[in-house]
Amino acid sequence: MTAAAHTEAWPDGVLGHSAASIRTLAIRSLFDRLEDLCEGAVAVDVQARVAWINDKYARKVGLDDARAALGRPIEEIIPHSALREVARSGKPILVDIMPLGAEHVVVTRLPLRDEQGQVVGAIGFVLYERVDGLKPVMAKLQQLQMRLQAAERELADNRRARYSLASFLGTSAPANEVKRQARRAAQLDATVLLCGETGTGKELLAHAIHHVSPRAARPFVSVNAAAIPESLLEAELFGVAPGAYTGADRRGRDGKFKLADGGTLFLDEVGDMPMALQPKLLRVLQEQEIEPLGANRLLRLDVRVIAASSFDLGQRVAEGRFRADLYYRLAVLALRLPPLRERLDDLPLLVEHLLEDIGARMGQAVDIDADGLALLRRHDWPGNVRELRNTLERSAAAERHTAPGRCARRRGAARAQARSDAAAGRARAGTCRRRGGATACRGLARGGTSGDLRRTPGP
Ligand SMILES: Nc1ncnc2c1ncn2[C@@H]1O[C@H](COP(=O)(O)OP(=O)(O)OP(=O)(O)O)[C@@H](O)[C@H]1O
Repeated sequence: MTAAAHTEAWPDGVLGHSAASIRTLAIRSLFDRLEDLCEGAVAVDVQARVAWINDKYARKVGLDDARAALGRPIEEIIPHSALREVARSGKPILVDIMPLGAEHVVVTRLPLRDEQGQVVGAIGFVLYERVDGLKPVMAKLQQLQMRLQAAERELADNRRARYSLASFLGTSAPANEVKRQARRAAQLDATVLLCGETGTGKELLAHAIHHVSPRAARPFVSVNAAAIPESLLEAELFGVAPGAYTGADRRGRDGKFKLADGGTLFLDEVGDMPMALQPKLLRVLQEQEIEPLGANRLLRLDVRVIAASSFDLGQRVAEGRFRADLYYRLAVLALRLPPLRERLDDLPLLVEHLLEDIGARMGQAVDIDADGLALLRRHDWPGNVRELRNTLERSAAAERHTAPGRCARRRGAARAQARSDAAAGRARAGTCRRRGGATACRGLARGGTSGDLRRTPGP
């Protein structure tokens, strides 16, 4: 029953007071009692400026004179106060635990309304400051908060671009052209389509474009349309509204588009997007709106999409497996990544960099000589840079296990061998390097002929 209903149901004169005056007295005495009993009280106006603070609270926050707080934003006096939120929303926060200096206090916060019911401010009381009795609860809370912060940090790290344009190795004309186009695409904020064979660096370049774009500080979120079962992809992309499902998803879940809000969504293998979902994707690209599963309202977003395909998407359109309107919408800026066989001039640089990385992981330096490189040049690399990496990695690992020192040997040891060879009058300093080449070639022959490297997941 509302206060107004109370006053109507209670005729004047009962107990010698009018209903309205009883209510006024009740409010005053409740306020006086509460103010007296509690550990502090503060009120703010609708703009969250301190309108009143009692002496107890002023002392607690380090003020000798309560008047010094008046008119100041509440957060300047009580940094973790949520009174601004209560004055804005008009919704009370009946019980909360708030950090105050080095301790935590239990507080209650209520909106203040005028005669017409308009929110004119908010009032907060420190109900309980000796939270000793709450120690187990506080310890648990702190532990959960720390775990939450760590998980949030990890999530934010995962949603940061892992590569920059400098990570895209290559100085050949085709590689330079790709980097030039990527730099341009980064500044335009339009949808980008990256086309290229598997392992040519589409994902790496998507990270790099995000990294140099104005969205760099916002999330980078990846989703691979080919890796997620068709029945789950819609929820994964667009999210699920609370109550749409029972069980674990009861409370709803954000989709990848929502997680990428303000940033970039990398949609890998977009050619595998089921036909039924393609109109929904088109709508996001055109309207920047999503409709989570089971929700009957649209959610506005600001997401830049970078899509990638290792198939010829135009061919898929011709076969009726991909919508033409979606294809044209995605291909606003289309970048073709050249296969490795079209930029073999980059091979020495790539090999050097990859061997450095492989050596660092194995804890020993790995080398290759000119003969080895020449052999690598003769392969046509259907799996591109990923295949090159896998080949070098396998060769180095195989040599380490079967004949340590033949190829993937410690540089220091190699040098020592070379020195002792020189001392013995034999010019064998190049042996290891030649053997290195031969090993890489053996690995290459295995990978190249078996053809399984393409299926080997990338590092
Ligand atoms: N130009 C490059 N410079 C350095 N590393 C590269 C380059 N291109 C590709 N790589 C490396 O090759 C591997 C495969 O690259 P990436 O996953 O970006 O290829 P992709 O085209 O997206 O492949 P897929 O189509 O199979 O998903 C990664 O380890 C990546 O770091």
